[in-house]
Amino acid sequence: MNNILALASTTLLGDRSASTEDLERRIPGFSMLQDFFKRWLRVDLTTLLTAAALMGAASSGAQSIQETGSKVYWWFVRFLTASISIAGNDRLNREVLNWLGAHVLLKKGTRILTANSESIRNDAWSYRRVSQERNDYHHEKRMPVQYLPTFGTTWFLHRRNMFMVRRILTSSSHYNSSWARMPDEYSGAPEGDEPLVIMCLGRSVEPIKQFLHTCREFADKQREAYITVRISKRSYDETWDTTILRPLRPLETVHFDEKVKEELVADIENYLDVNTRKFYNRRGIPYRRGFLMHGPPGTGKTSLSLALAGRFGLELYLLHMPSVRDDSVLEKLFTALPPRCLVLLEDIDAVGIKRRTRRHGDSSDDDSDNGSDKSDDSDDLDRGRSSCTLSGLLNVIDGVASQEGRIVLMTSNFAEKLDKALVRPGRVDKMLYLGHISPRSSELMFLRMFGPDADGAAPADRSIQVPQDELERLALEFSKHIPPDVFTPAQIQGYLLNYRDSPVNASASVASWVQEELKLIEAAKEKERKAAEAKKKKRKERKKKKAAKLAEAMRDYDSSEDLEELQQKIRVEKRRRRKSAAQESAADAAASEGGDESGEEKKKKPTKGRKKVEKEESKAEKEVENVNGKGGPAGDVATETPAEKQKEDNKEVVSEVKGEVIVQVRAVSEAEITPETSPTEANGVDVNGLNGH
Ligand SMILES: Nc1ncnc2c1ncn2[C@@H]1O[C@H](COP(=O)(O)OP(=O)(O)OP(=O)(O)O)[C@@H](O)[C@H]1O
Repeated sequence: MNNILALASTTLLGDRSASTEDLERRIPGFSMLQDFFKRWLRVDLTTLLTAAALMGAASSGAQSIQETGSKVYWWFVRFLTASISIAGNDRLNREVLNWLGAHVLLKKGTRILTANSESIRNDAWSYRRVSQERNDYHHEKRMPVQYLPTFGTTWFLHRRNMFMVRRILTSSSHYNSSWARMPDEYSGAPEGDEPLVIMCLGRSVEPIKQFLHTCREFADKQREAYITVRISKRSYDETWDTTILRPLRPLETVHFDEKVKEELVADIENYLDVNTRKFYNRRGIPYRRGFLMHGPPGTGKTSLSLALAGRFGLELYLLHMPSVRDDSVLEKLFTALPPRCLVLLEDIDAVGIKRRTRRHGDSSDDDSDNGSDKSDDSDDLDRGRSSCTLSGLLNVIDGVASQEGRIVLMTSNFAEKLDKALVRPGRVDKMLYLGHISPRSSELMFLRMFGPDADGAAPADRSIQVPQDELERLALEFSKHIPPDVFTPAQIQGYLLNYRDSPVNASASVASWVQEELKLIEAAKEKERKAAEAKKKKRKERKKKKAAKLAEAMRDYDSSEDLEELQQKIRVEKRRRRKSAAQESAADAAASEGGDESGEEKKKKPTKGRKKVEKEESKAEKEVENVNGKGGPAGDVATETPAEKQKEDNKEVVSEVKGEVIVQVRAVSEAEITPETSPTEANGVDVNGLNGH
């Protein structure tokens, strides 16, 4: 380089021959090369080298200027600015960027930005959208584009202070920035997890703290009109991965008993009070609150939850229980909950509870004569059932590891089917019944539908701008036709929506609509009644067949040896069932059900397994008992012939497990069951009461 620079200076001074000689001396063979270039390429090599030397000198000069500049810059930053850094995954990071987007970039007309719309994952395995805030209110098909600061520094003035916000490049957002020494903002794009450093002129961080406060207030204002609903959509990692913004729903728009509503609001207000938390903590009471909202579909359970989230400014974490894969997923999701939030568990009756009811009721399902045929309902039971177990659910609600400070809202259409362990105080502190609509609520709904908006603005559609007193008269008229406790609020809302642009027509047509609906309800009831009767009949026939089969089997037991054999079989079967039930109850005990019960209490309580054994045992015994016509007319008939009289004496008393139940087993003679006569009639078996329940 030095050679070339010397050459450049000689050339610049105009002494070309001297420079060529000099170069020949420094670079042997230079004159030959120069001749070659001159003859064949018509280029003067000396001039070419001189130009290159000058460019190199300029570039190294620029580099050293840049180095000096950056030293000065860092000296300036270190001694004359204060700074606060914010991690990429902190919510504050996003709030600062949003503030900059709205207040700096737009106003200053910044030329270098980054644009965000909706992230997609485009690998071969999954092509899906990932967590984004979607503005459902506007029902946009496309996410709006948001412009934010890109890498590098954004300068701005805030309250007369000079600020600089640097968005720092991370390895994930770094693509090819070294290529051609391109600045980062031209060769990569932020992915959202870049740290921020906020600097301000001066030696105090106070102005930065104030600036951060401003950013948070701005974010709160933006959120005010919305409720943040978080749900878990991804099946492969159990996180609250999706955020939905729902427009705020005022509590006044959910119609049910006003007194109950007031009490509910007061209850939650009281619970969220700082003093209540202290009270709970000092007394060692777990700081949790649970509510169960139950009632028919379309009565406002979900709407009330959303309204409560908005009323108390809490985020709503929503879990649709039938969609939760298993206990471990449920646990992971609960572990990821923040301490202060609302958790909405929808359709809680889908959690293993139905399965339990059915298992426990196995012995009686077929035999209960209460009009319901549970065995025929098995399809219904299977449909929509969650794979979560009751103990898994109880564990996350109030197990040792469960978070304190949150409010759990549960909804169910079948509260009567819920396990008592779930609805006991501490897990469910209050039960709210949301039922069919009253005339007064339907009047309020009418006024809400056609009245001015909550902010006082008149409806946009001029055709529905009816004077307030006229509207009130129409609403009253409308409500007079709504019979109490017949329709759900959702039905009334659906009807009113059909007349969205005409309150007059809505009021005028309600009478005929109600008549139509009542007819439909009546027809549905009739259909249901017939279906229930058909089921009952089917069940009776099934029982008859079962009884006949048993009687058939009993014909072979006509001697005391056979009876002994039968008893032996019963004993073996009992032992087998007891063993499997013991294993089951051991598994149940491991779960957290009754986590706060003392060990003594647990011992005293009959285990689920033992209960099951007892039920099954008594079922088996009663079947035998009935088939043998214990004390029944068939028994008397059998003693009438002398041949059977002897056999009738083959009465055995079978000791029941732990001596609790004693079953008499009697031999049945062949004469009692003849092919001509129905076996059940011959034995006097009461088919309806086969299992005695
Ligand atoms: N009490 C109510 N007050 C006002 N609107 C209601 C009420 N109940 C239901 N609605 C309206 O009916 C629709 C359905 O309500 P929602 O989903 O809250 O009922 P739900 O009881 O949760 O039903 P499901 O048990 O089927 O989940 C909503 O559009 C809601 O606005």
